[in-house]
Amino acid sequence: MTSPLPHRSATSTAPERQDEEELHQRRTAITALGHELRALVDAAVRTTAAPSTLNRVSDGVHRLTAQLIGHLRARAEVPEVDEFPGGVRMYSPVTGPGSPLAPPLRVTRLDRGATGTCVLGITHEGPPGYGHGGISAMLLDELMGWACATAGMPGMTVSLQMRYHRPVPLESPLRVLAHVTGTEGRKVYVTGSIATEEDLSTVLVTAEGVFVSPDPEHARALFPSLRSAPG
Ligand SMILES: CCCCCCCC/C=C\CCCCCCCC(=O)SCCNC(=O)CCNC(=O)[C@H](O)C(C)(C)COP(=O)(O)OP(=O)(O)OC[C@H]1O[C@@H](n2cnc3c(N)ncnc32)[C@H](O)[C@@H]1OP(=O)(O)O
Repeated sequence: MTSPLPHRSATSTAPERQDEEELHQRRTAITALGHELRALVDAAVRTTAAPSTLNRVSDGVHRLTAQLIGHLRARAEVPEVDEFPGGVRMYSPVTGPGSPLAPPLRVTRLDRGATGTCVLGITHEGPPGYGHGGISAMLLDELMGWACATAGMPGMTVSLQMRYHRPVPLESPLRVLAHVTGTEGRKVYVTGSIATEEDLSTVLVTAEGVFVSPDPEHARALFPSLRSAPG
């Protein structure tokens, strides 16, 4: 699972335990803030409150934002709470428990594949009452990327072909699936689908993608923080 709160090792030394405790606390706090932000965004796009209320809330949110902007990380820096590549991404717009944009999708790794569950809300609406097609593409793109990683070839999307068979309902548990179907050099071929948990046999959206695992030099150029990674 993409649980942001990993198990603590029973064999770790005292300083390691302290680091793990700190990491656990940070991730717990990030998750709690993400939860509240998602509730705020949901209420903001759903509310019929009067302009005076909206103005008062705007002022309040402005003051809250000011409490955070003194502590911003650099743009391409991998957050300390993350494991990149191929691990926890606390602020991913798809899986990140700290992201107000993320449903968030909860991922389980499979053999050369991955499965994910989530519920889309009104924030993700396209046609009234249904999910936005771009959000479906986002869910599939992400999970298909995870599938590549489980096949030992973490890669970036070079092609993603979507087919929308039926609208995706909001407020309904969804199941997303992705599998690697083949590889050719650094290219990985992946398929994916979305269905509701209630009716797994009715596929709503399918996708076919090609991902490319950048060669090591290219990967270091794209992600400078990989330079300090072991190996
Ligand atoms: C230590 C490794 C680190 C790995 C990094 C992993 C990152 C994953 C991170 C976190 C995982 C969480 C999950 C996330 C999932 C979400 C995924 C996304 O949203 S990714 C964002 C959107 N995608 C881009 O921005 C890519 C933009 N493209 C590029 O930067 C380059 O194309 C790149 C680096 C991917 C490859 O560049 P080249 O120069 O190494 O490779 P060339 O030579 O261009 O192509 C390699 C092969 O792929 C084919 N190819 C290229 N484009 C193709 C296409 N559109 N369709 C089919 N084949 C294509 C080519 O024909 C070539 O094939 P032939 O070797 O000749 O057989």
